[in-house]
Amino acid sequence: MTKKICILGSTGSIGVQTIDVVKKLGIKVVGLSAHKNVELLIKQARDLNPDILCIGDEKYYTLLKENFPDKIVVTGEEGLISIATYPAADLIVNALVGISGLVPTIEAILAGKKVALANKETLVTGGKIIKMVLSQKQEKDSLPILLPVDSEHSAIFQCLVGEEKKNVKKIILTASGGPFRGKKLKDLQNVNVEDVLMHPTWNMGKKITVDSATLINKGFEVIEAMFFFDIRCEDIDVVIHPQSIIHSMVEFVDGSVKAQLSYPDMRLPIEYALSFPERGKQIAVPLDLVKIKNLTFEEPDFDTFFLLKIAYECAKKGESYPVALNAANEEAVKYFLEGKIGFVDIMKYVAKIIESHRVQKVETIRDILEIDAETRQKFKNLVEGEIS
Ligand SMILES: NC(=O)C1=CN([C@@H]2O[C@H](COP(=O)(O)OP(=O)(O)OC[C@H]3O[C@@H](n4cnc5c(N)ncnc54)[C@H](OP(=O)(O)O)[C@@H]3O)[C@@H](O)[C@H]2O)C=CC1
Ligand SMILES: CC(=O)[C@@H](O)[C@H](O)COP(=O)(O)O
Ligand SMILES: [Mn+2]
Repeated sequence: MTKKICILGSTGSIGVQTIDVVKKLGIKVVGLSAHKNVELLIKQARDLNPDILCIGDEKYYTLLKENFPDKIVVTGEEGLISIATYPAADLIVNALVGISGLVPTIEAILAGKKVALANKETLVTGGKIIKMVLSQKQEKDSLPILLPVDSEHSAIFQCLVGEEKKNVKKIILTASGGPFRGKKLKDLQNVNVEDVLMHPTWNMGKKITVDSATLINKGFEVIEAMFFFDIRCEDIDVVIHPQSIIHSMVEFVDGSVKAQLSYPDMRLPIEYALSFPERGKQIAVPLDLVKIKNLTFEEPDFDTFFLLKIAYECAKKGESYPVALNAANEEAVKYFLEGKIGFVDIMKYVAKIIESHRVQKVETIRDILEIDAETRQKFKNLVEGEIS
């Protein structure tokens, strides 16, 4: 089992649940990072006594250093890399949100760390580069460097233990359907931030909760699965499963289907990643199928939740398309949460950006960051032009 870890994004939903898990497993936390929530970071540092702390926003550096004069305190993007590559850590939990997670993941792998990856935007934007970096670092027949935390990918990873890649026919990603399952576009015109943040089964950070409502989260997860499991998007299906008990499935060439089930509780996939290749303790509540009674399934509504369809198209086209999709979506969610655009506008503007996107080759991290910046600028020009 991993002995010493750093948590990037320790103040977020995954970060806080990771701390709960590591306390129960007796894992030592040597590094923590937050972006703005310095109060919670200070509390966590008092509780866990790590060696190194990072606060993303430089304006909180002095406050943090005053509280911990004897610790290593770092800030900004470089500070985040110091935590991702901190020599005493064997494993890094990447619980950052958005493209901010990409470079720390790459640096951690290059520094020889294992990475428990919750930050799906890493693989959406940088899947091709991560694959290249892993091919240099991953030794044949040794345990995987990159471990999934996203619940669906953890489920698939668990279903694939002991299986040969040639026997996998397809992956079936389950989706809750979000708060607007069964609704049509006309019903969504006036929904507000509160409605959108009312996820039916999971309690998560705001950005991913909005993504679940548009179903682009599932589109991102298709791309994430392509890179995690080296599979084409044509061989990944999405099925709506409103109870979020089956976290995903794998169908094999003989027609057999394996699934992983549990109540929706992210502590289980976090624990699995931190304990792998062992199993952890019983942290999550045991499943009672008799009480649950019904597990149901539906086809996704690709017409209403058209970003899922667009995400599949971007997944197929590859190169700069997923980068642009992510950048446009990050901006759209930000504008929505700031009350500047409506919920349907998220989908409409992201679709417009992708419609006008011209493919560019992605060979380096720099290419990704440039496409990301260009797309965000394009998004701002488009939306500011229309709302002013
Ligand atoms: N929450 C969940 O249940 C699940 C989440 N995921 C994925 O895990 C990742 C984390 O999600 P979640 O925990 O919900 O997100 P949260 O928004 O709750 O937490 C994000 C964390 O990252 C920090 N952060 C935010 N912006 C930056 C930045 N620009 N630079 C550095 N640090 C930053 C935040 O710091 P601060 O608090 O100081 O702002 C916080 O610690 C996402 O990629 C999400 O898609 C996947 C499956 C389930
Ligand atoms: C918990 C988790 O892994 C999320 O990504 C979850 O899947 C979101 O729910 P949706 O299925 O509604 O997107
Ligand atoms: Mn998920």
